[in-house]
Amino acid sequence: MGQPAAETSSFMTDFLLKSGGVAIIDGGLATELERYGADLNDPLWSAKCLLTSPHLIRAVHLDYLEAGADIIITASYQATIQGFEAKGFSSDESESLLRKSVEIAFAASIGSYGAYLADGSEYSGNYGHAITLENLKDFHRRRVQILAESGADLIAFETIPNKVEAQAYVELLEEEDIKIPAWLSFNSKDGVNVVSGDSLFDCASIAESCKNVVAVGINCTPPRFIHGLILSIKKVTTKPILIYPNSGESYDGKRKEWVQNTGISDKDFVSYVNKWCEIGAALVGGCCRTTPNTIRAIYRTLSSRSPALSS
Ligand code: MET
Ligand SMILES: [Zn+2]
Repeated sequence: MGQPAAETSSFMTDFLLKSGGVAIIDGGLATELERYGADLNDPLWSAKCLLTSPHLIRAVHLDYLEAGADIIITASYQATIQGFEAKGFSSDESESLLRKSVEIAFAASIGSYGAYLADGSEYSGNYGHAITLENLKDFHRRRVQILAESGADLIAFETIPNKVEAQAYVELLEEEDIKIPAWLSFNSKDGVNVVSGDSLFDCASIAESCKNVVAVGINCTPPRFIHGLILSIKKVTTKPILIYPNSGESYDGKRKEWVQNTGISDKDFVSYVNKWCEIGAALVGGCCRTTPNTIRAIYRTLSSRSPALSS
């Protein structure tokens, strides 16, 4: 028994109305935890803080709320049962760590299989021929079930690099009869396709076909590509479009570091925001290397656009 279709489909529309037309998503979580001094050089990345420093996760979530975010995404991006078990946790312990991410925040993050591999393959989407649709569904199944029943408001499937993983997610939502809404968010490195080279048109169509999906969009992608990507997504979806780009800095996957000074300032980032909303973005925030200052700046620019936001 799923949630009645009408209820799921009005979830995002009602939320957007309450948010004054455009909702604000938080900024980078993992990269902000690093600014707080956390060492995330670990296959669990931000999820390592669920073990070592949940107070830091709480502090970053609070900073984003204070900066004006309406949606806070959990530290479960790279939290997988498989990843926790590889560290020696039992399956019960791993499941409670996943639930803990939602006790701290409310849009439950699911990073891709490539994020679990922790080798940068969420930015290539190249999983090799050995990984099939069924493998991906099995990989994600238990995590999706747990997060869906954890009390989260929404599942945020983030940084999806290819079509097969998008397909795996929508099939899982249906097969597992997931009762909370979800969004699907892809990443691109050329402003045309998703990072694997699969067509954004095909990927967004998969999201469009699923009634549980309440928004579709792009994250962790340089701001300069966003305009064109919104226009492409608009051609295939009637669902609200979400956008939370990274700072535009490039990431050196081999050295596992962001290359300094390759991005844009918060001021430049924000100068794009009104334009993105004019052409159809309904949820806007930031991803890696954006900070509470970025979100505060987005909040200010949107409040001057829509008085309802500042009340
Ligand atoms: N929500 C995640 C974060 O900000 C997304 C990471 S994209 C690589 O840490
Ligand atoms: Zn990111």
